Amino acid sequence: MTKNLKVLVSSNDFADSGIKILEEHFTVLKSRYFGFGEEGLNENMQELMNLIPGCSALVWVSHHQITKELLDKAGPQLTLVSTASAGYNNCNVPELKARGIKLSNTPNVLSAAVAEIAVSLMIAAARRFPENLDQVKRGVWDGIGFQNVLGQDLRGSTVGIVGFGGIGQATAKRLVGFEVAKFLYSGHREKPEAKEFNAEFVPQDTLLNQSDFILLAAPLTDETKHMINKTTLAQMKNNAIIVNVGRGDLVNQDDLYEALKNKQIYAAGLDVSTPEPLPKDHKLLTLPNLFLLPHIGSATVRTRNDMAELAARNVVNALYGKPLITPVFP
Ligand SMILES: O=C(O)C(=O)CO
Repeated sequence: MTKNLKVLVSSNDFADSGIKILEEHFTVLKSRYFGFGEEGLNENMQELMNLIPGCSALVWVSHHQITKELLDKAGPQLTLVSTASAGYNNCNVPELKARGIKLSNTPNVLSAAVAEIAVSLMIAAARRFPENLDQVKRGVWDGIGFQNVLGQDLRGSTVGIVGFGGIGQATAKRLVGFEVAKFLYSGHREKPEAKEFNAEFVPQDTLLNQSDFILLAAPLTDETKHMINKTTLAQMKNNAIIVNVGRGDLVNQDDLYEALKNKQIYAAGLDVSTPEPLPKDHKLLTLPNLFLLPHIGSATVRTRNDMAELAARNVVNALYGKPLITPVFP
């Protein structure tokens, strides 16, 4: 019915499977892909400003902020922002709400892929991958020594999960096979799913001072911003390993740098940072006990296809007046 309705996809590196669903119903406009450097994002925003007038839905495939100016340019027919991500901290929720624009995201379909990265980061940080890789590059294999470059075990450890939602639970499920001794979790409320893992609901302070591994899988909100800071780092054990698969701003990076440098905590494994990309001369990258990945949590072929299809189906539903499949707010 609706080829006359226009849908804007914020970057043309969106998966074809999602585009195909959209093109069956609507006229699809795509911004070119300009990369994720600051310059690229500015160019992307310029192009989006030109393309968005008259569009009924915006598929957000980008990590930058949806601005008030972009929404102003769109016009009053903009019904939905469908973000192809679980996190929606960059979607300008107050402006969308004020304008009565719906928001959907893509939770659940990415939990397994992000959990795999969470486990990878735990192992990479605990088994000192940066130092060991450096040895390989230098041709100096001290790790062969019986007592050299020893790491820490997941086996027998206490894992504290901040944010026991889909990603937190998918990670716990995978960690069971690593013979973790105990799971703790914190958050707003107890979760019935925790029973499966004998996971104990505890205040955040308890989680921080008892855990060997601390997994951050919480959304970024005003409440969680910089929840890892000088004060909370001081509550952690000296052998604590922080893993962040949420958003860079959950962590105060200056405070993390100090804690890692002074060996107040053992190591960190991060899939996210502030900013992204982290400049290659950033002080965090000088630390041997920090392992950073370039925000690849959900970056598998299958998961990105699933995310694209779900994001597209949310658009179809919204523009046909049906309930959103995964609404943030309807
Ligand atoms: O879905 C999200 O929020 C992500 O960060 C994907 O990697």
